[in-house]
This record gives sequence, C-alpha cells and structure tokens, in this order.
Amino acid sequence: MDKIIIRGGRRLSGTVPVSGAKNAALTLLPCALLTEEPLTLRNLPRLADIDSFQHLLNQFGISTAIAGARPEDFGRVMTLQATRLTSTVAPYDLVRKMRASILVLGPMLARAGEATVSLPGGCAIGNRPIDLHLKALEAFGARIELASGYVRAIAPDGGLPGGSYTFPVVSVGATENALMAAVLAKGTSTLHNAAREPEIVDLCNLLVAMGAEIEGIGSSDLTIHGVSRLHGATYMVMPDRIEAGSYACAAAITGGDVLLAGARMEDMASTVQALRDAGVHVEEVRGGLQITTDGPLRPVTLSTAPFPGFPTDMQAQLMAMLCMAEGSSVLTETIFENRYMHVPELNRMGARIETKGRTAVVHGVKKMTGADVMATDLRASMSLIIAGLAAEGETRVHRVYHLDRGYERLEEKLSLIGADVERAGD
Ligand SMILES: CC(=O)N[C@H]1[C@@H](OP(=O)(O)OP(=O)(O)OC[C@H]2O[C@@H](n3ccc(=O)[nH]c3=O)[C@H](O)[C@@H]2O)O[C@H](CO)[C@@H](O)[C@@H]1O
Ligand SMILES: C=C(OP(=O)(O)O)C(=O)O
Repeated sequence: MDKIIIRGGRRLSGTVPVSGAKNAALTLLPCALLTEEPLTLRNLPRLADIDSFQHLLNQFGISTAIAGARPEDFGRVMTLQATRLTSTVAPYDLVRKMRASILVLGPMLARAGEATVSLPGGCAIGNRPIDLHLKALEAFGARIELASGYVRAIAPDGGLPGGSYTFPVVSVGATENALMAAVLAKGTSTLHNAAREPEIVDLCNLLVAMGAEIEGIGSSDLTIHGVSRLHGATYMVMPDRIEAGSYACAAAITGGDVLLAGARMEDMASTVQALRDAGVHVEEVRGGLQITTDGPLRPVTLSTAPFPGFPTDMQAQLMAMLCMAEGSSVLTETIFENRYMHVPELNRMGARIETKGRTAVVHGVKKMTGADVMATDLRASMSLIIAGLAAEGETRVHRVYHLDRGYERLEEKLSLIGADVERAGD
C-alpha cells in the first residue's frame, strides 16, 4: 500500500483546480438506472470510489464508456446506458467497498420494480444506518424485506404509487434514494425535512434535465410528480466543495495564497465563514475563490450540522488547521458519533487536542513535527496531510487508499501550489 511523504514548512501559493464533486457524482451515476437512453456525465472526478461505482453499475448490465480523457486532464466524461438490466442485485463484495452503493436501491426499484442490495453496515466514522432510506421507500408503497444481510425492496405490480414522508433526521443519502425512487412513481410524492445539500440540488437538476418534475429544489420540502419515463441527458458534475475547503485549510495553515479554481461561494458559505472567523481572507474572484493569510490564525468555535451548517466532511481538515491557531478552538461533531480518529494522530504530531464525547478542544500550538501517521477514513487522512504541510520535518501518511477514494491526484495538485510531497510504496 502506498504512502504520501510530505516535507513540511513550504508556503503554498498558486492555483489549484477543483475537481468534480465525489458526493455529487456518486448520486448522479445511479440516475443511469432510470432511463434506457444514454446519460453523459462531464467533469467526473478520477477517484477510486467512481471506479467502484462504475464496476457496480456494469454488474447490472449498464454499459459505461469513458471519452477522450488525456492523462494530464483532471476529470473525465462518462456515458452510461442501461438499455436492459441483467441483474437487480448489488452484492456484498461491491457494497462493502463503498457505502454509497446503497444509492442504487431507489432508482433500481423505480426502474425494475425490485432491487436487492447488501446492507452496507457501519464504517470507521460511525454506525451509518439506512433505516430512513427504507422508511421513505415504504412510504412510497414499497415492501421491504431484510434477510441474510441483504435488503430487498419490491414495488406493487404496475410500479410504486408514491406517497409522503417526513424525515425525523436530515439524511443526505436517504433524501437521494427517495428522490430517485419517486421520479418514476405513478403519483405525486412529498418529502419533508429533506436534506438540501448542494449535491442534492445537483441531483434534482440532473433529474429535471432527464424529464422529472420536482418542486421545491434547494428547500427541505420537495414535491415530486412522477412521470412515466425519463430520457437521457448530458450533465456537468458540480465542483467539489469539500475538496475546495480542504485546499483552503492547507493554504491557510502554511500562510499561503491560493486560488481555488472553479470553487463556488454559494456552496461553501459556512466553510468560508469558519475560515474568515479564523482570520483567513476569502474573496470571490473570477474563476473561483482566492484564499490569503497575512497574520496568525485565530481560534474558532462551531458545530457540524446539515447544510447550510458547517459540513461534517470538513471537520477534520478545519481541526488540523486550527491546531496552529493562537488560542483554543471548540469543535462539536453532531452528525457522526466516531469522527475524531484523526485526533490521536494529530496529537502525535505535536497538536494539543482533547476530546470529550462529541466535543474537541483544540489548543493551538506554535509548532508541529512530522511523524508516521495512520488514517482510518477519507477526511481524517486529509487532516494529516494538512498538518504535515505545516509540520517541521517529514510526515508519512500511511493507508493512502482512503485519500484515493476522494481526492483526485492529491500529490499532483499539492505540488502545483508548491508543496514538497510525493507518493511512495510502503
Ligand atoms: C456519498 C455521500 O454523499 N456521503 C455523504 C452523506 O453520507 P450519508 O448519506 O450516509 O449520511 P446521512 O446524511 O444519511 O447521515 C446523517 C445522519 O443521519 C443518520 N441516519 C442516516 C440515514 C439513516 O437511514 N438513518 C440515520 O439515522 C446518520 O447516522 C447520521 O447521523 O452525507 C454525510 C452527511 O453530510 C456526509 O458525511 C457523507 O460524505
Ligand atoms: C464520509 C464521506 O464519504 P462516504 O459517505 O462515501 O463514506 C466523505 O465524503 O467524507
């Protein structure tokens, strides 16, 4: 397994291109199940998770073709076509690699009248149940059976009738699954307390481009008028707000000056607010967001929350940056119960972080030092990279496969802005 080696202490400056959003792409790809016609997605990031999802879709008989990507380009174009489905089963071996596989349940049920998906189970960041996905589909008229580690959803003859569901907790994945099931239902469906992350808006925009009828896009109350068929479309994946925020933290911890090319302010307001509270300048400029730092970082107090709140997927990266702020920051993780695995590793690099339940107190230090560190999830890995950029000496981040799930050509992008970073075999 590869590791990333960083020799810290360089000030980052220049332009970093922001890739297509992983978490948008992973809900746009299963939309190929909803039509017999071709779906072309542009700006798809080159990531291990996208490759795994492609593999999963191929297993249902969906053809996938990648067009004209030169090795030096970021992103690529994929055309998917589900002319005929040869299987409606998502097996354990593919689902366990990637939790987002559960997002085939809703569209497969809508298209084929039934779907069987291995239960994804928990993961390093927490329990991650799917009860709300199932309750929403039941509310739309599906019958749900659980057996041998699999969930089977079955629509009545003639298709899902549609219905109404109010989420007791905001869930991104459950909102996505419910939307993809409702667009082909016979009647009208409503979702209340739905997630309204920018990736959900991206999904709604693609579904509308395919002929779906959705009201309330961008709000927590969605009304979906089912249509009898959807058609193909060509669609551009939105920029990755979490990748952009990660590079912003990397720039800030090195006192740098970096343009996040392609980043959109409207997707990132809470992250931008947190950066500004920390004393980082963030300006909307032509082509993206400019990050500059000209003084010490200040401490920040915040809690993660569903959009438009501060994203849980940015918590670890912001924490790494705040390790070198002047004063004590207080971060509270409200979404996932076990998302502080980066804390002991950051502390091994000289950070002073204490956790109590869901709250972490980050006492700023003047200096961090490079070390061998091990990450257990995607954003935790990125937090160690960020710390390594500011630490004295060499940091070796092991288990790079986590980073390859969600950061397109990380070491190349960091090198573009002046980091001393390389990938090596372990
Ligand atoms: C591929 C993708 O887009 N993943 C994102 C998605 O994950 P994901 O969609 O899995 O996360 P959810 O928004 O569903 O989870 C939010 C909260 O709801 C709870 N819950 C969720 C579903 C359910 O059926 N029952 C239940 O209790 C979860 O335990 C968690 O506490 O949103 C998360 C929250 O923004 C992000 O961290 C992930 O990066
Ligand atoms: C938690 C994340 O992803 P996933 O839901 O795919 O695990 C993430 O993107 O930070």
